[in-house]
Amino acid sequence: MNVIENPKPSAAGQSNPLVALDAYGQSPWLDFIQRSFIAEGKLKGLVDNDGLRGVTSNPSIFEKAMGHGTEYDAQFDKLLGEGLDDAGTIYEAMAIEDIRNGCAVLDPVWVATSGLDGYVSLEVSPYLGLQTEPTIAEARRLWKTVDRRNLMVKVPGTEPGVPAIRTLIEDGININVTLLFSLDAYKKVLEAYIAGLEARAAKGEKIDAIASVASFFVSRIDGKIDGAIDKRVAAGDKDAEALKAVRGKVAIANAKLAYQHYLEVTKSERWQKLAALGANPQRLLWASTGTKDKAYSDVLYVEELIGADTVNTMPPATMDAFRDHGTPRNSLVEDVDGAKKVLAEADRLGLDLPGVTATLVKEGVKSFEDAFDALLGAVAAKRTEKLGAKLAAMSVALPEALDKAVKESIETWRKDGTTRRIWAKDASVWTGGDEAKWLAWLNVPHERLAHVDELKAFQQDVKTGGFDSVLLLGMGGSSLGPEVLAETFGKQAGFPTLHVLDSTDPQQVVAFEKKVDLSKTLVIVSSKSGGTLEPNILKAYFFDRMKKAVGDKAGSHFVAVTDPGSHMEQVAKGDGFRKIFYGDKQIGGRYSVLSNFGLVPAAAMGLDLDTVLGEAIRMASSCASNVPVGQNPGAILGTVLGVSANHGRDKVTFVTSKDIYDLGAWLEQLLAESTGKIGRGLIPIDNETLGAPSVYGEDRVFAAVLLKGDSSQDAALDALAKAGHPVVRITLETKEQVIGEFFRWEFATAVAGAIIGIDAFDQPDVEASKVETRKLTDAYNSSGKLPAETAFATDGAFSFFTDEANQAKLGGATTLEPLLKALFDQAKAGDYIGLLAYIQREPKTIDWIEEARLAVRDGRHVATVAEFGPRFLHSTGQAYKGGPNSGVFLQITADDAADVAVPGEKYTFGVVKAAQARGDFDVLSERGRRALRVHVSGDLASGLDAIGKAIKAAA
Ligand SMILES: O=C(CO)[C@@H](O)[C@H](O)[C@H](O)[C@H](O)COP(=O)(O)O
Ligand SMILES: O=C[C@H](O)COP(=O)(O)O
Repeated sequence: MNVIENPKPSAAGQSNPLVALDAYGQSPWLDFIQRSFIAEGKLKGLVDNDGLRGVTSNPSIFEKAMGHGTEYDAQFDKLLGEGLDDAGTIYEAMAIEDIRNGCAVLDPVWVATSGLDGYVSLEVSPYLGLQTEPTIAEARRLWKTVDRRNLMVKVPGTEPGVPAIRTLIEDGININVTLLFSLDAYKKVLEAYIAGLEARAAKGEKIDAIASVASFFVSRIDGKIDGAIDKRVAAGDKDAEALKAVRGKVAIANAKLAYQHYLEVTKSERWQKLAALGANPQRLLWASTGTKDKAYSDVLYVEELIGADTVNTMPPATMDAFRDHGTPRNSLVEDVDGAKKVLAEADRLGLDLPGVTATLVKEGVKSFEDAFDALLGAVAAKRTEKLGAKLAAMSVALPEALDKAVKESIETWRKDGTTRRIWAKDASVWTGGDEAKWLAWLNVPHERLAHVDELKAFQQDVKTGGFDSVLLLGMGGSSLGPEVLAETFGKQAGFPTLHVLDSTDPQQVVAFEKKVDLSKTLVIVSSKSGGTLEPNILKAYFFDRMKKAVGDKAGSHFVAVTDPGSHMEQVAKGDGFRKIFYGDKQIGGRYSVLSNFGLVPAAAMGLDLDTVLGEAIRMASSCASNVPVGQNPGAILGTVLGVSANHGRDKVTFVTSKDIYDLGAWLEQLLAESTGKIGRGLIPIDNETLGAPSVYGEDRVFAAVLLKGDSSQDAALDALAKAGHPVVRITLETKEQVIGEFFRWEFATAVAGAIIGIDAFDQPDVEASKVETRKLTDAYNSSGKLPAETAFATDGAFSFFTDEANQAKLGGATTLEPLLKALFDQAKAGDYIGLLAYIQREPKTIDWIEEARLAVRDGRHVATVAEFGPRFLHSTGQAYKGGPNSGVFLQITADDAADVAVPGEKYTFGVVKAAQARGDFDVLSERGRRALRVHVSGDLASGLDAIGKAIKAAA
């Protein structure tokens, strides 16, 4: 260490003040990086002509470089082509290329100065939330990835940054400590540097090739202090003159004292020991040295901060100014007492330097986060633009108040980095419960891609296995995704047709059996828990039939998809299933479509698995952690839905193109089961043909997912938007983009759930009706019959059931139409009416229920749901029981024309279905829901006809 009192003789006569700095022991670095600047040789020009010895970058600098213009486009296109697909990854690859190019230009300086200078700095992500361990991991990762000896990794010198710095120095990584404003913080950082070197030396490792700088920010301090001075002076402060006397002096005084600390420490015996081992001192680097106040010299923060073993990183304009008219002198050690007096005076005047520096750290962190948001937002927007038709487009039209609230929510989420917290599996985004255990769906597309070969082998096996049908047995999350695939993509050439059975209705079971030739059928039994009643009894039934069809080869016609360790796994092993695929226990059923629960049927029906996973990954990348919320298509959708719900618009009305109509069935489960609980949530309205704006209340939000070229709904949607209803339109270029929608809507649901304030991953009320059903089937097994029940009225073929409280609300009516009228009369604006039919789901009954629900909607101007049991119990049933108490339900049950035995059980499918309907009704009553059950005896078709007429009349 050698403090220079006078410049080296070589500086005499030096006409370039930048070059002259060397004589004072100061290295000029450039606080700027840009691709063209390097490519056009301008950086090299500075090195050659101005004695430039290093480069610093930060998120704001990269934002200016990459956030605008087209100079990064060529690499952008290349990266997109390679599939490096999310905004954060793209940014990093582009930044690293610049940093490496900068390193190449500066490497000769590194060699010439024996590693003292020649560094290029790259900052760790400002999104690390100032946490020690993630910062260490990120710095190590960047060091390894950039892989240049003259890289400096920038780490904030904040409280959590200090231990990270110590560790990273011990690792042997070059560190630029950034965001230093206060002397105290600087002291801790220098201590961490020394401790890191000592720890490394103690391990016997070399410490002579490690470089570090401590970036002390200057001008921002004057910016704050001067601002406070100006305010007080303007307000006629009694100390006005004294205040004016320290204006523009505090930052430099602060820096001078930091330098004094540096000199003291480097003189110390402790340091000398390290120096003897070849350690380089951690030089002070003056950052934020561009003059902001035009009243001051444009080279103020260069001329006043010149001293031995220091660096000044200058923005280009400051560098140009200093080259032009700077006058170097050994200023840093001048009038140190004067500097102390300035700080003492600032203290006496109450200018609160410690408070100012603390605020500056927070603001500094925040402004780099904001810059990063702007940068990644620009990268994400460009990515969307470049992907064009490869991504489904979304547009949102909102009424004014909602639009404002949505924008506010997006800005709050941006500031809080909440989408990053989702990816970081932070349960406090929701209720702080066990949500973190249910978030593996976020990474499942990438995770499955890594194992796609197993799925491809299975696909080949099915193709050559002599099957013409695949019959999937499952409920809710285990069946609705596969059903969307079957309905949307249909039969694929060379592969069997996929059928999905999710009912205990005996007629429906038999109808499915008739649809297929079992000897040419592969049965997929799909149950995450492996304990769900329906897939278990359906498996028992079809296994029994299969044995009859193919004898002891039955097992080879069965495949299981289930979570590891489940009852179904044991069954599958015991029965010699052809294959067992496993789910992920950290993914709930309704979020499982992109796991094996969707991919196994996709493989079996012959969908191209690379396309399926590619679509999923592209959307997952659009919603990635580094994408700011305002550019994240899932988060935007979720915000619209969540904020709408909180504004009373909780009926999400789906509009889909005919060819992808079944997506609604999957969406229903996702939204209802995820959000409909503790009296809150979204009520999905599927299949309710669009009507004129006048039939809708203020409780709707419309979500259209349409195939490009389908303009059939445009006029109706335009009219709704014009009438002030929120309308979201998603346009798919291809049917395959339905796969991407799975991920978008999962992410949206997680976001909406957070905004609504619920745990988006449990389903407490589905469990409740399973318990009630189990009680009834157990009772049947022990007594041979279901517990008796008494109708409160009968009317021909119809018997009516409800609880006392509900009966009291029916005004004494005892016949069909008056009862329906009394039931419907209970629905107020904002309520919805549900038709819940435990009958065979087939084209005729679907038409029947749709006609009936439209009559109700148009007559009562309320939202309607029309569902088949027991299918909806594993889907929307959660929200009907646990969501807002705004549903009015008509449950329809019927005698079964013929029943079917369940092998190995006393009960039949008919008994199970009856028990499910009763269990469901019991829970609805117990939750205080308005509900009536009508049971049809005898011929179902004529019973439904009569109910349909009565509904129309009562509506
Ligand atoms: O930290 C370093 C150098 O290590 C710099 O890149 C530093 O971030 C910049 O000098 C400052 O952010 C610029 O500050 P300002 O001129 O915007 O106040
Ligand atoms: O949505 C899930 C259904 O309740 C079925 O559950 P499972 O896959 O565990 O059989």
